Amino acid sequence: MNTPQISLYKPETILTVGSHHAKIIKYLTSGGFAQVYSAEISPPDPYSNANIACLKRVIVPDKQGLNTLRAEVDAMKLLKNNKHVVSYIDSHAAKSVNGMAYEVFLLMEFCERGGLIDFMNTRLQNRLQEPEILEIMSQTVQGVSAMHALQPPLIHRDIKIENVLISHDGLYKVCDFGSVSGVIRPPRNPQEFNYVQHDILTNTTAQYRSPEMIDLYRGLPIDEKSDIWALGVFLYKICYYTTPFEKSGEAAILHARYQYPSFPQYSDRLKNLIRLMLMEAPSQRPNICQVLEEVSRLQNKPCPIRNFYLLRAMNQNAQLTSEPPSIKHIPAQQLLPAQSLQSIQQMPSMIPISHVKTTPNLDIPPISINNNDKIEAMIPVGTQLGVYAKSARPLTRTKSVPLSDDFASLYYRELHPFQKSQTFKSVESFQSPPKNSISSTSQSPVSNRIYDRPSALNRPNNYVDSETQTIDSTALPNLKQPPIIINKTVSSSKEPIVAENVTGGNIVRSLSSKLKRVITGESRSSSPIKSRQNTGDSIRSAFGMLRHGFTGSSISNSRSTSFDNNNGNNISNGVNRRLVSSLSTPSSSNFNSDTKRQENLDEKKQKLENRRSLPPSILSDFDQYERSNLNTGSREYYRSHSPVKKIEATPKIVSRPSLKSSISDLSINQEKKESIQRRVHNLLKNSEDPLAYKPASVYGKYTDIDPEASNRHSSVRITPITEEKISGHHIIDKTNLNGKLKSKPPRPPPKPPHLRTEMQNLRKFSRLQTGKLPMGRISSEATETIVDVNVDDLEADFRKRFPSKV
Ligand SMILES: Nc1ncnc2c1ncn2[C@@H]1O[C@H](COP(=O)(O)OP(=O)(O)OP(=O)(O)O)[C@@H](O)[C@H]1O
Repeated sequence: MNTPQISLYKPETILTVGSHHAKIIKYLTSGGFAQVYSAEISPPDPYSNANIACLKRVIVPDKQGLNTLRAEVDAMKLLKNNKHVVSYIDSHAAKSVNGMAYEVFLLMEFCERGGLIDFMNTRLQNRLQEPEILEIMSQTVQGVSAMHALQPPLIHRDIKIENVLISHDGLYKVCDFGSVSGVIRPPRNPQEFNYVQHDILTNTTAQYRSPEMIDLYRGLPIDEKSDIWALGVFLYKICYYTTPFEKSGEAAILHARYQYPSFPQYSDRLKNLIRLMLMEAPSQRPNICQVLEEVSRLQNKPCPIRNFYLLRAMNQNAQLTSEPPSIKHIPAQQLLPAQSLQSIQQMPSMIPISHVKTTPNLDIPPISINNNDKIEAMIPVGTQLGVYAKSARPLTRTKSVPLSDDFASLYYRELHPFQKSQTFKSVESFQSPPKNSISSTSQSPVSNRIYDRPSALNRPNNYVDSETQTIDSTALPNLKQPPIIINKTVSSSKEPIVAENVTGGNIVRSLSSKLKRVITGESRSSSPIKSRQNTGDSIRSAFGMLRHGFTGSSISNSRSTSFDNNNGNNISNGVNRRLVSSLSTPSSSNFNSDTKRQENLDEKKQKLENRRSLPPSILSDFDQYERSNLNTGSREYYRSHSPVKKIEATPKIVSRPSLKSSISDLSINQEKKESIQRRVHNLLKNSEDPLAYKPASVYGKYTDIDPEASNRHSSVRITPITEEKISGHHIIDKTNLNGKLKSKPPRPPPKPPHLRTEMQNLRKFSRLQTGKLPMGRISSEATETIVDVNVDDLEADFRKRFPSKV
C-alpha cells in the first residue's frame, strides 16, 4: 500500500501539543497511520494531576479525516472528567512530515494497565467470574451512559472489547471516539441510503453491528439502542470469549439468533440481561440506565447513576400536563439541567463538576478568513455567543493548529455528523414548528397531543441529516506546520505543502471517515482473542479505497462503491415504484366520484412532489412534515422493500380494470370499481389516521410500550399503507376493513410509567404471566431453546420493573 511512511518518535523527543509539552517516553503500539506513545507532559493534567499521558499520533490522509479526528476530540472533550471515559488532555493538528497528509496529535489519559482485551487474554484458562464480569460491565456502561445522557445523545457506534482500557488504578474506561455520531435517522433517498450504509460499514465493527445497522431497509434510526446491542455483544464476549454471531454472521444478527455456550456457566439473570440487550427490535432493548440498574442489582449495589430518560420523561410530561397552579411539583429542570453533560456529572457517585463545559454546540458562529490573515467570526446581529464567545474575537492564525477551541472554531464547518447537527441548527430549529404549520390531518386535539409528545417531536431533531453530512470543503484553514519539535530528531517544518489532490483527497474522502481506525485495527490481530474480528469486507474495501486514493486509481472499481451504486439504483427504482403505486390509485379519477376525496388525493400528490423537489438542506423539516403526511413514512417504505423481511408485493392489484362491452363484464367491472373505490376509501381513511404513523413506537425509551404490542415485530404493529394492503389479499388489517376504528379518535397516548398505578402495571405483568405472549416476543430461537423457564420469569420480572423501557 502506498501509505505515507512515518518514522517513529524516539524516546526523549519533545513535542508541543496544544498548550502542553510532551516528552516521548515509550512507543506503545501502532497501526498503519496511528502511533501510540506514553509521554511525560508539562503541565500535568489538571484533572488527574498525572504527568504521564498517552500520545496518539494519527496520520489522516485528507481534510475529511481531520474532521473525523475533530469529532473524536470533541466527543472526548464533552465526556472529559467522566471516570469511565479515557480523559482528553490536549490536541494538535498539522500537515504531516512528508506533506502527504495531516497529522493529529491527541494527548489523553494514559491507561497504564492496557486494554481489557489484554486482561482477558491473561485469563484464557481461568475464565472471568460473574462478579468480575459485572464490574467490567458496570464501569463500561457508566462510560457509555455519559454519551447517551447528552442532549442530543452521542452514539459511540464502536463499543467492543478492544475499546475498553484499564487505568493505573484498575478502572475500566471507554476509548476510541472516532466513530461517534448523533442519532442517525432512517435514510430517505438513495443518496442518504448509500451515505449511511457506507458510514456504518466504515465506522462500526461487523460482529457488533445491530440488526438495524445491517438492514437499513427496516427504516429504523441508529440510536442509543444500537449501542445497547453492541454492549450485549460485549457482555456476551466477556462471558464466553467469543461473540454471539461469530460463526453465523449477519443472517443470525438480523434475527438475533445465537446460543449460549455451556461453559463457563453464568447465572440466568446475567444471561437474561444479554438476551434483552440483544433483542432484535431496538424498542425491546433496555436503555443504558436500565442496563446499569440491572447490572447494579445483580451486583447488589446501588445504581451509580440516575435514570435520565425517566427524568426527562417526567420533565416533558410535566410540561405537557397543564397542572392546576395549586399543585406544586419539582421542575425536572432542577433535577436535570438543560445541558445534560453537566447534569450527569452532578449525579451521585459520578465526577466532580469543576471542569465541566457545557456543550459547545449552538453558539459557534461561522468563520471567515480575511485578507489580513486573520480569522474572524461572522456574528449575526443578535447572536448570543454563550460559553464560546471567545470565538468572536479575531483569531490570529498560528503556524500550527491545535485541536483545541480555536481549532474547533475553524473546523466547525466541516463537522462530524453529531457536531453538525448541533452546530448549525438554530435554537429555534430544535423546537417543534408552530402548531399551525402541521398539517391538519389530525382529527382531534387528542391526536395533536400524541404527536406533541417528546418522543415524536424532539427525537427527529436529533437526527443527523445525512445529506448535510456531506463534505463542505470550505472554510479550512491552512495547516502548514507540524507541531514544534524541540528535539532535532524529527524536523518537518521544511516539508512542502502538498496540494489536496495529491493526497488523494477527493477519492479517499468518499471513505466517509475513520481511515485511521481501519489501519490501526490490523495491529491487534495477534491477540489470542480476536481483535476487531470479522471487521471484514468493509475494512478491506476501505483499504482498497484508500489504496485507490493514494494511487489515483478510479474509485468506481471499488467493490464498496459498486455495491452502493447498485443499492442506490434499487432504492431509486423502489422510490419511484412507491411513488407510482401510492399515487396511481388516487389519480384514477374515474374510480372516484367524490370530489373532496379527489382534492385530498391531489393535495397528497402535490405534497409528495414538493417533497421530491425540496433541497436536501431542509430534509430535517420533513420529519415534521412527514408526521403530518402519514403515508409517506420512509420507515414503512424501507420496511416494505427490505430484502430481509420481504413482504409479498402485489403491485398489479392497483391497476385499472379494463373496460368490457358485455353487461356481465360491466357488472364485474362495476364491482371491481366499487371494490377499488372501497379500498381507496380505506386507504385514505387509513392515511388520515395518525396511528398509521407512529414515530414514537420506534423509540422505546420514550414510549410507554404495551407489552403485547411491543413484543410483536414492529413491522406488524405499525401498519403502513402498502400495496399489499391495497390489494387486501395478503395482509388483512381488520381496522382498515371494518372501518369502525378508523372513525374513532386516535388512541390517547399511554400513560408514562411514573404516572401509572401499580394496578395497571400489575395487570400488564399478569397478562405476560398468563402466557399471552405475542409471537414476536422471542427473537432468538436459540435463546428460547437454551434458556430455561426461569429466564422467562426473570424477563417478566425485568419488564415489570422496567415497564416502559424508558
Ligand atoms: N489512553 C491510552 N492509554 C493506553 N493505551 C492506549 C490509550 N489509547 C490507546 N491505547 C492503545 O492504542 C491502541 C489503539 O488506540 P485506539 O483504539 O484509540 O486507536 P484507533 O486507531 O482508533 O484503533 P481502532 O479504531 O482500530 O480501535 C489501543 O488498543 C491501546 O492498546
